[in-house]
Amino acid sequence: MIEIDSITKRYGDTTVVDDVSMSIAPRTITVIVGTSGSGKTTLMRMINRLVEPTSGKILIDGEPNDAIPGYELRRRIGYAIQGHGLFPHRTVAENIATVPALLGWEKSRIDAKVEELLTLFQLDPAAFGPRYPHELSGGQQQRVGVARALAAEPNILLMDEPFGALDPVIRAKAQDDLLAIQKHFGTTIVLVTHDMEEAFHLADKIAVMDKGKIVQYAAPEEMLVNPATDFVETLIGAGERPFRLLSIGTAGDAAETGTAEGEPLAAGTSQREALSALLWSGREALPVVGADGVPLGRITLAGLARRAARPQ
Ligand SMILES: Nc1ncnc2c1ncn2[C@@H]1O[C@H](COP(=O)(O)OP(=O)(O)OP(=O)(O)O)[C@@H](O)[C@H]1O
Repeated sequence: MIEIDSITKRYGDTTVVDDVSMSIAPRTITVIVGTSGSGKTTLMRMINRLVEPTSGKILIDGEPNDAIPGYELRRRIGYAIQGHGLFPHRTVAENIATVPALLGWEKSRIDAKVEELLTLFQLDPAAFGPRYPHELSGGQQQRVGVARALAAEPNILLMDEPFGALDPVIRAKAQDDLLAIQKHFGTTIVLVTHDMEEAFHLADKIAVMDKGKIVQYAAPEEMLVNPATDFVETLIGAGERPFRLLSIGTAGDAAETGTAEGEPLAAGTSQREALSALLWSGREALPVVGADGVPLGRITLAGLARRAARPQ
């Protein structure tokens, strides 16, 4: 649980975060969006005290974060940024081992953790562990950056535009990896992005910032149906609303009983992607399969049209 209580940050006469209060539930993904310079990064960095607030306080599981020693904050809160910030002269394994090594973990425990994370991120430990960051693609570096942030088993992960530099295909894969990992570890994630599609796909709750204030903090569906201000409505994009609604749910959630012909869709595919696949295939329905290839039913154009309509 992260409780942000009347937090303010001023630089000289400029207030960049203005009396923000919000409570972030454990094991959820909160996405912070807003205009450039609205204070998103500053707000997030006050959680792990990379930025000291001017006033207000932040509690981590009930404990004020300024009462938690620095090494303990690093263990409990992972941090991943755009461009991954990998150390260029350290191997992938050494990069991932950074915080566990600082914390004085036994070598065998560190090695086991590095191997577990590389495997989880679908990077063969024997092949990738000894490589240097420049020997990896951008998408692979990004995965190592997130693996490094998770190495000390933090229960909170802060992510600042972690997928910003990735092409759309790798980005979609990285987002799905993140959802899987969040489920696996039960991590509480706070993520800053400029990409509204990403926000709707990942978020349990979205916080919209404007000029240092949170103008709305709500579940994605709630924000679509009841945007708090014109600014929020513009940010969501009125013409995108049905598609945003479909971005929230998965094909598995929308699967109906029955069978269909055609290329099966994985259950984790977003309903928006499923709509796209249906339209492109020219079919009324496509099969949906679970992770193990087991048939779960079918997804239909009519079913998705119902789901894309304004909730009553
Ligand atoms: N160390 C600093 N000294 C002075 N001003 C700063 C400092 N750090 C940030 N600011 C200012 O605070 C404001 C908020 O910055 P912040 O990086 O939090 O915004 P943001 O919403 O994350 O922006 P972006 O989306 O462009 O990354 C900006 O106007 C920025 O110039």
